[in-house]
Amino acid sequence: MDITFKDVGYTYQVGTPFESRALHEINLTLRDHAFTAIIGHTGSGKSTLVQHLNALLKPTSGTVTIGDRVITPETNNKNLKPIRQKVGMVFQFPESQLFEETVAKDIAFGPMNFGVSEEESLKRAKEMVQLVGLKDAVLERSPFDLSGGQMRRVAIAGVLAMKPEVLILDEPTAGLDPEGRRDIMGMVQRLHQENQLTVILITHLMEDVANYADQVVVMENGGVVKVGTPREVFSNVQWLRDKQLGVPETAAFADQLIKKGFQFKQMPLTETELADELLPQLPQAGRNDNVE
Ligand SMILES: Nc1ncnc2c1ncn2[C@@H]1O[C@H](COP(=O)(O)OP(=O)(O)OP(=O)(O)O)[C@@H](O)[C@H]1O
Repeated sequence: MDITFKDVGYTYQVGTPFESRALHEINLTLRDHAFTAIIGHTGSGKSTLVQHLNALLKPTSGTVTIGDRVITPETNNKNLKPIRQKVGMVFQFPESQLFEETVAKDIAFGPMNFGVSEEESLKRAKEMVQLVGLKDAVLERSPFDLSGGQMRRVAIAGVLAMKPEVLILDEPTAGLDPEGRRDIMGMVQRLHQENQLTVILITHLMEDVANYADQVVVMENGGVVKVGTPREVFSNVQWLRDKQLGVPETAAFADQLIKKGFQFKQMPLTETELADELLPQLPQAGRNDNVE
């Protein structure tokens, strides 16, 4: 299902001395089945934006259309449960919200809260543990005896157990080591490719954007300043530097080569793309012609 923002604004604590405008004039469509990355500096409005995707926040102006539901400032808070089920949200450090005595009960909690039977919820817990790459044996363990990376997977499994169509992840690899980061992102990619989940990822890791996303939304001061494919967004390295947004390593290297006279048909985003375009431009090195 598509999610569309039309002229959306959001102001916290309207009418109080603490009023603060977090979003303005957002016009944006997050496409069904896409993998969208949202990037931008701290305080640019990323978390506020994604909380509109499952109506945790309602716009203070404009409309957000989630599938066939239109959310306006006047929308009643009742009957939002179906949206919360369809759009799953993994907050930052989701493991801090684990609380049950076993992993199975923790994962089953969400679906049971949404009216799914205990038996079916526990069955889902078993499926979801496998889906996030953990062994069945963890089901009866306390979530608090697991490693940080495992706890995070359990927390994500708890959201997946609601069988959402859209999965929102706010910095899902924060605080993990490189291997843990790769594991989690590999899992997210599988959920997107094999389980057809629409994924919306908030991240400051440009390598992850380059490797996994097919749409990038760049936010600044509560507005959307650019939307495009990773290649479109990362092709303008100078713009990224001016905005202090970080540049994927491969694009940064290619940019140096372009300044030295090398030419690329398109901005390489992976090492393979870089090698494929670079090697024919080198006189001898890298050619395997002389290798027996
Ligand atoms: N509960 C709140 N009350 C008042 N202002 C808030 C609240 N939450 C966020 N803000 C303000 O709204 C703006 C956008 O914040 P938001 O958390 O959406 O940004 P962000 O891009 O997600 O930042 P980060 O990368 O640090 O998570 C900021 O100016 C922030 O101070």
